[in-house]
Amino acid sequence: MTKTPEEKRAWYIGAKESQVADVAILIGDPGRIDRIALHLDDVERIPVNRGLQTITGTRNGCRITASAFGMGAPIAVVVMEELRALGVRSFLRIGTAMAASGRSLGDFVLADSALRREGTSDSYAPPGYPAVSDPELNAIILKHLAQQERPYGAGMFASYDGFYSQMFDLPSSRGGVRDALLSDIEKFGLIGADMETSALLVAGRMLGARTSSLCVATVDPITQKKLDIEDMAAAEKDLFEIAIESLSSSTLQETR
Ligand SMILES: O=P(O)(O)O[C@H]1O[C@H](CO)[C@@H](O)[C@H]1O
Ligand SMILES: O=c1cc[nH]c(=O)[nH]1
Repeated sequence: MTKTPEEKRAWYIGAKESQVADVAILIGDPGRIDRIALHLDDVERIPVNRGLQTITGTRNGCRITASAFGMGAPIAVVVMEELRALGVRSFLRIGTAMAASGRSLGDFVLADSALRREGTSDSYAPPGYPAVSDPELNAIILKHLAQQERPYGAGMFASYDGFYSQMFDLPSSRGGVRDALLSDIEKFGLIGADMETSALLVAGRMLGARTSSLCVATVDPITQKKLDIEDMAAAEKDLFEIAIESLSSSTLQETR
């Protein structure tokens, strides 16, 4: 008797092609998966592997996948690669970022581009290759941002590998580790800084997928003041809604 071949599962995220949508939300913190699941209907959960968790649910009949990668560019693009190989065509990273250039804690910051200060994007494209968001995806996100009340801005991000060595000083010693970040903010008018956006924009484009990144401003890079937990919880709910509403847009779903 011949066996029916089993549908292939992605190596690390463990999902099969039939278990993912055309559009995916890429999340850092795995704790956000259970919380975004509350904003979706008919949620299917793929078992957690290496801390990586993927779910697929629906909003108004449109399927949407959400995957958590943890922290940092190398693992973020592993998750993107596997989802892309399973057929995902549009990616939106959502999460938190340092934000400058007139943005306040709790604001939304949308990347239109990003300075490549991480190393992962070098494995996809040479240094002169730009990290830019998909303009059509950003136009959809901007339309939804304009219809809600939270302040927002769009502009250039920068992404760094070293959280404590490049972005966030420990309170005591090691003065000066953030000099490059502070100089980048001043010189290039950065709107946001995180650890993954530039790598995802480059990898996404090289893989033929629409990609963008929308974050909540949670840390002031100059004072290192942080958004408090209650305000973050409210901002996170708004972020989930913008992401889900944007990715269920007919323009993106029509790419099927
Ligand atoms: O809130 P998330 O999406 O995890 O993003 C940010 O938080 C982590 C560091 O604080 C990094 O992953 C950074 O990019
Ligand atoms: O300080 C911060 C806050 C969010 N994301 C980062 O990468 N750094």
